Amino acid sequence: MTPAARVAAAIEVLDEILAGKAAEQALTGWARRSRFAGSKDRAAIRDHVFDVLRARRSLAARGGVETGRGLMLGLLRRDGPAPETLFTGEGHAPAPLGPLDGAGHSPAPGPEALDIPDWLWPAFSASLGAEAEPAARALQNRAPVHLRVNLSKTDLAGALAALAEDGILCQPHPAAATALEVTEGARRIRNAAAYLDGRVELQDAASQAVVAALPLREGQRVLDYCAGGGGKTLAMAALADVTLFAHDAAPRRMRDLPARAARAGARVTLLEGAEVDRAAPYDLVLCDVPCSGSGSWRRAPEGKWLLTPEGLSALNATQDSILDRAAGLVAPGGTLAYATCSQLDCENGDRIAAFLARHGGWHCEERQRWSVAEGADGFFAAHLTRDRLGS
Ligand SMILES: C[S@@+](CC[C@H](N)C(=O)[O-])C[C@H]1O[C@@H](n2cnc3c(N)ncnc32)[C@H](O)[C@@H]1O
Repeated sequence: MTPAARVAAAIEVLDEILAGKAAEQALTGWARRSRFAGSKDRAAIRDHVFDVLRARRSLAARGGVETGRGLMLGLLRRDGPAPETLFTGEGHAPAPLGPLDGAGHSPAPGPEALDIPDWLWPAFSASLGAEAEPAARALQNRAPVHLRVNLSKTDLAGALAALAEDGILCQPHPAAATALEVTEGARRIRNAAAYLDGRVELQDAASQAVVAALPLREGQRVLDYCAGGGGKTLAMAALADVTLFAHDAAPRRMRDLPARAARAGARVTLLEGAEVDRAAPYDLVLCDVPCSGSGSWRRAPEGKWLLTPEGLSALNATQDSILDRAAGLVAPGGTLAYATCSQLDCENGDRIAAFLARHGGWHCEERQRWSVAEGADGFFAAHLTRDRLGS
């Protein structure tokens, strides 16, 4: 496909997304009906679509209208090449520019230029203070690709050498001792020997830092209460010799976890429903709760535009109820660790304050925030310790 035909395909996919289809679904549907497209075409179209979704608001301003065509026009006006070189109408290129195409304007400083919804900007800026603008700008750009070195199988030097043999170059990332940032060859990772045999896993560096900060001790019983695909479960398994349990309200989300655990050389027991109570108490319960994802919107940018005030309140209620439920599973003296990939106080410190107001006999040992402006996803973690009986 020519660069212009790829732009035309991205316009088609973006129009479907604007009509309500999920981005992944729209991209998969396009690929199915476009068998002529090769893997490089599909990757280029995907990049266009996600580049647009990260900056949908400011690109609509530049493009003059929020349609697939207007958004791609905005992207080309921002990043080049000049739109008229691709909008030629020749072959499979988009139709030439005409009077129906808006002239567009430079996005207004503030939330429009920073691609944050107006309603959210006050909470976003109050939560992040001076870091709000750099964080919003970071969310407009592609996320770096990070790997976690599985220390139960290799060390940093061994992983770097094995990856280099497969043409993947990396450098250590300061957020965590296990973290590497890929500088070249990211598209080769899933076929690399070190990935296939579990010496490295794909995982954001701040996500690794959240796990590295946990008070994990050998011999503990540890529950990952919102395990999802098990990224943090496996990171815990690699750091300490603990008895690990994984649970998720939607057990199908854990379906790949047994295979991933086998590849990583980790032992994890999956628990469904009441099994989680039967195996209690646990020394450490990690609740990596569902959240707005405002620290990882560059990976999943649709979330930025789909979030509503009502949706955020509903998330807060879910976060509170997960903490209340998980608190009952923690042994006296044990830890309830709360984590989000959110940058918003209402999902972070406010939830911890509300928990402490609802529950006596707990104290908050530690809280930490990682800003998306620091080169990894934005995260928050707090460790709540249950007082020992009689203390
Ligand atoms: C942020 S994701 C977890 C990501 C995962 N820890 C990782 O590192 O890959 C949140 C998970 O919480 C689960 N969840 C939602 N509501 C829940 C609930 N009430 N109890 C337990 N898990 C819940 C979701 O199904 C989702 O998989």
